[in-house]
Amino acid sequence: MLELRNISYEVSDEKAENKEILKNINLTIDDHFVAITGPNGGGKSTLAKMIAGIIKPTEGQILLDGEDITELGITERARKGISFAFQQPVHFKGLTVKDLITLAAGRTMSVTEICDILSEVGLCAREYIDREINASLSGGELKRIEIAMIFARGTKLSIFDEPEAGIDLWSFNSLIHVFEKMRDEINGTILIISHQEKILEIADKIIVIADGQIDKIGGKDEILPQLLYTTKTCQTLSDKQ
Ligand SMILES: Nc1ncnc2c1ncn2[C@@H]1O[C@H](COP(=O)(O)OP(=O)(O)OP(=O)(O)O)[C@@H](O)[C@H]1O
Repeated sequence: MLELRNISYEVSDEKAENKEILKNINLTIDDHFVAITGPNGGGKSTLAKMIAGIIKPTEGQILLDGEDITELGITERARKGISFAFQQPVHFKGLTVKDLITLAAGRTMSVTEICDILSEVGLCAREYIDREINASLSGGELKRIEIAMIFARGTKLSIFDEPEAGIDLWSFNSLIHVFEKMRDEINGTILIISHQEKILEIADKIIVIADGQIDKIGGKDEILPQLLYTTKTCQTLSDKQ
């Protein structure tokens, strides 16, 4: 269980004026599949980076299963079971898909195990296992490999920041099935930042962040209709102008 207590994050902008990006956030994340959504610039990615340990709060505490992890860096948090999916997996010359998944798992894995994981994310294992991670892989393939890494890691908390970004509609539709599978097969919590209705639809809990604060929080049956209503009303208003 992850707890955020009175979390605030302030930065100095280019005019050296203080800007509060997150404002006194109190949040408990204990559901299995949680989606964070909200308007652009609301503070979602900042919050995800803070949970992963990439940035530290200006005020407040972060607790994982009751332990204060506020001062821990990204590596220590990863050891405690928090994984963060970057937009693109790391590239090192010569590093293959097989190497990357083995590294993520942190143990020796048989070819069959690696193939099973690649199949889970919809990649034909034989074609990919020995491929080098480089620019010859498409955005959708890289994203699936990144998700396969998180599968292999099987951590307490897996964070994805807009996994749909840069993916075509076709690949996106099949990615949804990967996330559904992940929801069914991973034991820990999956935290996804997304603007996509299809991802929100499979969430147990939806958190709406706007202007650095929690605007709404609840089950999808309660929150999704409110979000769709707001979007439709805004669209109708702008159509009339
Ligand atoms: N280091 C920083 N210095 C100044 N401003 C920052 C910094 N980091 C984030 N911001 C600002 O904080 C706000 C929140 O950014 P964040 O990336 O968290 O939003 P978001 O909700 O993820 O947006 P999007 O939906 O567009 O991805 C934005 O206005 C952003 O420009």
